[in-house]
Amino acid sequence: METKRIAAERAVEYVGDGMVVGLGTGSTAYWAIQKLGARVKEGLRVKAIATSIESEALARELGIPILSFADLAGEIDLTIDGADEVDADNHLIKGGGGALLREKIVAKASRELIVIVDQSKLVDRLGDFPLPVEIVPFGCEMTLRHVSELGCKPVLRTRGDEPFRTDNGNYIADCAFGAIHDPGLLETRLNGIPGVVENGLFVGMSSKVIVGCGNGDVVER
Ligand SMILES: O=C[C@H](O)[C@H](O)[C@H](O)COP(=O)(O)O
Repeated sequence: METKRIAAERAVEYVGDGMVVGLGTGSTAYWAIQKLGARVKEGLRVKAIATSIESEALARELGIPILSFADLAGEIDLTIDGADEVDADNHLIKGGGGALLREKIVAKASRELIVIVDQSKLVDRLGDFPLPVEIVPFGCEMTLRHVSELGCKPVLRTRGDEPFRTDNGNYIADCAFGAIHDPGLLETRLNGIPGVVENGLFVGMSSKVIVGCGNGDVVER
């Protein structure tokens, strides 16, 4: 927890007065939202766009003003978000919490994406973490078959006895591809399948990765 927290708090130092900030989702982004809330209480003026219902609720609780895309003129200045894996080129797997679609929309709308992780998320090559793929419920059996033809055995994520539903009402297929040699190509191929809404590969989107280490150091790259 402490390693996630120190990475998150370093990232919030990059937030300046008057910025529009994208708020990530997950246990690391949680600490960034907490820190941002504390800075808002001290007088920092920001507006935020959240990547999940959960993060938006937390931000509102902490008094962070929330903006909708309809009110956004131009770009989000900076988004701070976690990741499930980060490779040597700062490409990412995201979506362990199922928020990947909104996270990618927000990241794409941002001038900068700062990714916050602990050391356990760093890998040489993406793919040990099963890749989350958001799919629409209609025809999902067929969509899963087409996804499997790209070289994995997709597993439909469940919550209790029911399929897990994203904030957008869709399903998540967790796809263990093993080592992913060309993340950009896989990202494009997956998104070319009808029924796939988005996948958790974030290729070339991170501006900076901040890593919280066990000894209390924070590394930026
Ligand atoms: O859908 C969830 C997000 O992509 C998270 O940012 C990612 O799963 C990392 O989460 P955590 O910081 O809890 O490890």
